[in-house]
Amino acid sequence: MKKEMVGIVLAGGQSRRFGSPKAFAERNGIPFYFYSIQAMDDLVESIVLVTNESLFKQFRNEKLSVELTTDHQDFAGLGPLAGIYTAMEKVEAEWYLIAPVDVPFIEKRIFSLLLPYRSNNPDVIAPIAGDRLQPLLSIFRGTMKDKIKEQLLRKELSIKQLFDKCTVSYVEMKDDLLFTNINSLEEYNCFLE
Ligand SMILES: Nc1nc2c(ncn2[C@@H]2O[C@H](COP(=O)(O)OP(=O)(O)OP(=O)(O)O)[C@@H](O)[C@H]2O)c(=O)[nH]1
Repeated sequence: MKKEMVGIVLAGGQSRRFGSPKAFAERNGIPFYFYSIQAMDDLVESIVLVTNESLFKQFRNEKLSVELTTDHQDFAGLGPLAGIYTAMEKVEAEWYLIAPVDVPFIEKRIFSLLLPYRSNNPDVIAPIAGDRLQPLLSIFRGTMKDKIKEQLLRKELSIKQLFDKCTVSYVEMKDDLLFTNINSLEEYNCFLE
């Protein structure tokens, strides 16, 4: 049965810049990926965490109450759009709350501020924080699935390219610290040590 709201945690990246799986890096003793789950947990009916083959076991050992899966075999490793498509294929929903695993200051209020924009009837609701678009911490309508698949089949992996083809409600957010994205150890040391 189609759900109203489902969460997607994107956890299938390679963490090349970080040097080890950044999903499991910690802030205050809690792994990064868990902050993303927590930020959406109260707002959705279920959560799909999409990872890759090499991290799957490690996530399974965490015994999470989320649906754990790996990227759709046709698109494995093709980036965040592959993860979003995979989750949309797994669980049908009207809306998807999406978060990456490398934003350890993420809070529920980001999604709470985005959700009301559903009334504008957009395909996507995406925040702009500190003048930067945050396309991976956003809300997608389920009808985006076919457009994402078309792009993946053409190996067009850019989210911004996808946004050019749909209606996006852009939402300016003041507190850009919440969106702090940790890609490297230098960034980790700067924001978390
Ligand atoms: N499911 C899935 N998630 C992905 C994929 N690529 C990136 N992600 C996730 O998307 C978010 C942003 O990823 P990036 O930081 O751009 O890429 P990364 O591969 O994790 O890191 P780098 O190797 O340093 O570029 C993170 O939460 C990643 O786990 C993918 O192919 N599949």
